[in-house]
Amino acid sequence: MKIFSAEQLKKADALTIKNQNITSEELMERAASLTTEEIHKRIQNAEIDIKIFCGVGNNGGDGLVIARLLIEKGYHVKVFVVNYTDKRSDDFLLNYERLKETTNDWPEYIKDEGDFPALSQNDFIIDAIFGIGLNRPLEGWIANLVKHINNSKAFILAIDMPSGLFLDRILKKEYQLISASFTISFQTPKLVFFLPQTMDYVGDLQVLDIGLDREFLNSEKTNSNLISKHEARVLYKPRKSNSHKGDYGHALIIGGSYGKIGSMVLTTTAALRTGAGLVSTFVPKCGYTILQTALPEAMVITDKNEEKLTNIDHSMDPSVICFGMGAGKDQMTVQAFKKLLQATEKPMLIDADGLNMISENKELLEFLPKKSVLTPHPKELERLIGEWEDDFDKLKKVEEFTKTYDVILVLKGSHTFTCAEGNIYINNSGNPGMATAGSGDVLSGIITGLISQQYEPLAAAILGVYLHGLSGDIVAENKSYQALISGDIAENMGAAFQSLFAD
Ligand SMILES: NC(=O)C1=CN([C@@H]2O[C@H](COP(=O)(O)OP(=O)(O)OC[C@H]3O[C@@H](n4cnc5c(N)ncnc54)[C@H](OP(=O)(O)O)[C@@H]3O)[C@@H](O)[C@H]2O)[C@H](O)CC1
Ligand SMILES: [K+]
Repeated sequence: MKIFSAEQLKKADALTIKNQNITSEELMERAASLTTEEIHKRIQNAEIDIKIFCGVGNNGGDGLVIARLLIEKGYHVKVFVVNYTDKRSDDFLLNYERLKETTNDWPEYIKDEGDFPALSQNDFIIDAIFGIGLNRPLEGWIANLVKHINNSKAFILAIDMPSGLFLDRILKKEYQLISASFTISFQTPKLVFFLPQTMDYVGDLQVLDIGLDREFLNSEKTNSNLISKHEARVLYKPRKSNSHKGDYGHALIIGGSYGKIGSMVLTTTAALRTGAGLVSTFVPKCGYTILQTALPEAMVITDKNEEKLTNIDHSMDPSVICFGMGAGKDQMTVQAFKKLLQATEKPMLIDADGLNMISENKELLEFLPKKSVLTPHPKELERLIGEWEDDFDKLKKVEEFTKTYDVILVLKGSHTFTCAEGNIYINNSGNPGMATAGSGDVLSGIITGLISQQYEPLAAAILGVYLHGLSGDIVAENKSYQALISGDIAENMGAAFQSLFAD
């Protein structure tokens, strides 16, 4: 799903009104009634106090329509107008009049701290103060009102987005913004909903299709995309019935050191479970028996050294090479890695200690094969690209890096971002149970397994990240977040492939 900027959404809004021959007020009514239906579905006529805070722009207008429709359904609703200016949008004014025709309990005005209503933990609060029109940080009594709402500990539903959140920048900590429990957003999600610094303010997210102009949505270019099942499915390549293992490539997985051979077992299992035709694993000698015992399907090649990689001597022509998991950073291993990079032209996948070796020996960067996939977690990324001011600055630096070295960066996190060629693909599968030892090793194996089957590296990264999360979701459903271990993710790849096409 495309992720649009505020400007693009406003354009979509205007085009919809023109092309569908409707008024802006009708579009607001549509968005707000769909939202009301979602609220009604969830709260089922509950006898709770619903307190709606409405700004005086169109986000506030949405709030007024939701208030009217909820009152018509018999809910207890109290509306507060957050009077941050004397200007009002037309649709706010119109819906203000309509609300007054629906109820005798007229909205209360908030103009300063003295007007703040008492709030209870049991209230259901709807935040319709600011939406995509926010253009400066919240200050003075408005900021204090937001603090007051957050402090209530009530359930907070944000309309379109939490008030105070910007779409294109991140504010310093001292500025206030609504910390929502749930956000219902119109038409497309917003990039900030997925950034580590801002995602916690959004709570659970639902995106409502409010029927904005299809043609515009389809043709308008964006560089951020959310990858859910629909987008992942499109990348999948079915297997031909008339095929043999040679069609699915030969993956070479290199890494491991004394005490860290487990990582090689995980990566190798994942590559096999993802469908690589053949997998050879290159490890220090101490890994030989472990791998041969754990995975009879894999072939094993060993270094001359017992405990670490010192010379990656293989006589294969692999379809893809995956390097780094559990490898350590011994100087001999760095030299072996350098020789490997110099001798390899096909895209590689580099993870873990492979990335750390590059960070500590930046001259290795120039040998990186084009379109290689690098899979850093936040600390590894920082070592690679340097510190960043905030998440937007990080994305800018990531873009520069991917363009300079023509590589694909997979930024692992609760929403993993795959970045290449100026585009960002935000993953929407996975769960907190996957924050566990070895989860990254499995991801490396999955992406390697896909590249081995001739997926383009970028497609392999996007689909691999999605399948990794999907498999983790399937495991968590049966085992809980806590009990999920990385081997489960690899073992459940079969269920993940099946689920990709199950509705
Ligand atoms: N296409 C859609 O998705 C639809 C969106 N709808 C809803 O409309 C809002 C956007 O409404 P808009 O009126 O453009 O903007 P806001 O309601 O967010 O803000 C209103 C004005 O508030 C002023 N402002 C901005 N920041 C501050 C601040 N920090 N303090 C005080 N005032 C502020 C600003 O006006 P100024 O003239 O003062 O600059 C804003 O214009 C969208 O989010 C949806 O909820 C439609 O209902 C349906 C279609
Ligand atoms: K809002």
